[in-house]
Amino acid sequence: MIKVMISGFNGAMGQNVKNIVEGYEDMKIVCGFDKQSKENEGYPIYSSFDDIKEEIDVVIDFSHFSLVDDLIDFCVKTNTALVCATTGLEDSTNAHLEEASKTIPIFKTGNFSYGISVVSKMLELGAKMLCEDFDTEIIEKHHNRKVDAPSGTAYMLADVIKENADKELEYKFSRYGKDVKREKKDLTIHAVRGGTIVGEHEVIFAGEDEIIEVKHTALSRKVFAVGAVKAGRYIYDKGYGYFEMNDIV
Ligand SMILES: NC(=O)C1=CN([C@@H]2O[C@H](COP(=O)(O)OP(=O)(O)OC[C@H]3O[C@@H](n4cnc5c(N)ncnc54)[C@H](OP(=O)(O)O)[C@@H]3O)[C@@H](O)[C@H]2O)C=CC1
Ligand SMILES: O=C(O)C1=N[C@H](C(=O)O)C[C@H](O)C1
Repeated sequence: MIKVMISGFNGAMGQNVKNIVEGYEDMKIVCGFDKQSKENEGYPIYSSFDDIKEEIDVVIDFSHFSLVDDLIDFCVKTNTALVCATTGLEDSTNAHLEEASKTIPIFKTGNFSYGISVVSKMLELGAKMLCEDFDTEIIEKHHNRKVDAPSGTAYMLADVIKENADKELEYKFSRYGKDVKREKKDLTIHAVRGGTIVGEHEVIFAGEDEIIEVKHTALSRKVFAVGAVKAGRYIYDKGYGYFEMNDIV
């Protein structure tokens, strides 16, 4: 039985992960971690790592960037695998994850949906064949509760495009002003926030007299929760290492 702790248990994604884990016979939730430490639906919820008594095989984290460094320290100390889904991480936290992966299994991605993995592959080709002559822009849309912008996914897709393009690209963020004409090297990311939008990512390659658009829309959070739980099952007994979507898709 794979013993799971859900970090960010009370949040929108934490609750989706709970529903998915509860549907599997070979996994069980042993506890949760959140700002509110009250018991939730029969599970003990902790707000201090020192209080955790349960034995845990894997932590699935959908919380807040400010928590992740402490969570990594907890996982290293207790030799526990970590699936990190939280976005908006500082560079230093990303480096911390890489360092930790020398002793524990770490799985990290900005988007756990199958569809975004496929979009990433499509963009490798798109970037190679289009970026030299076409202007590339990314539009991401999310709900009004989201704290970080641009989204982790938008950065991830931008990185794929930048790595595969035949010319140097430079990230820009939206556009405002009287003298802000687009430059050929711009890879511009726009963030829209509103209502209950689950998550949309659209990449536009705009050329002379033709446009290519690649778009992914998440219609529910289940797609992320399923991917994160799959990642947890994949890494919980791996010993150590850094894993990402290419390892399970
Ligand atoms: N990689 C992926 O596929 C996906 C990643 N995400 C990412 O997951 C994260 C969570 O998203 P979502 O569930 O929508 O957010 P929510 O705000 O709904 O949930 C986050 C939960 O974490 C809690 N929390 C915040 N700060 C702390 C802290 N310091 N210590 C303990 N608990 C804390 C929040 O408590 P409180 O509400 O009291 O602040 C809340 O219960 C985001 O970074 C988001 O971008 C989301 C979807 C997919
Ligand atoms: O905060 C969210 O909701 C989401 N965050 C991730 C991101 O920042 O890319 C993934 C998904 O789009 C939903």
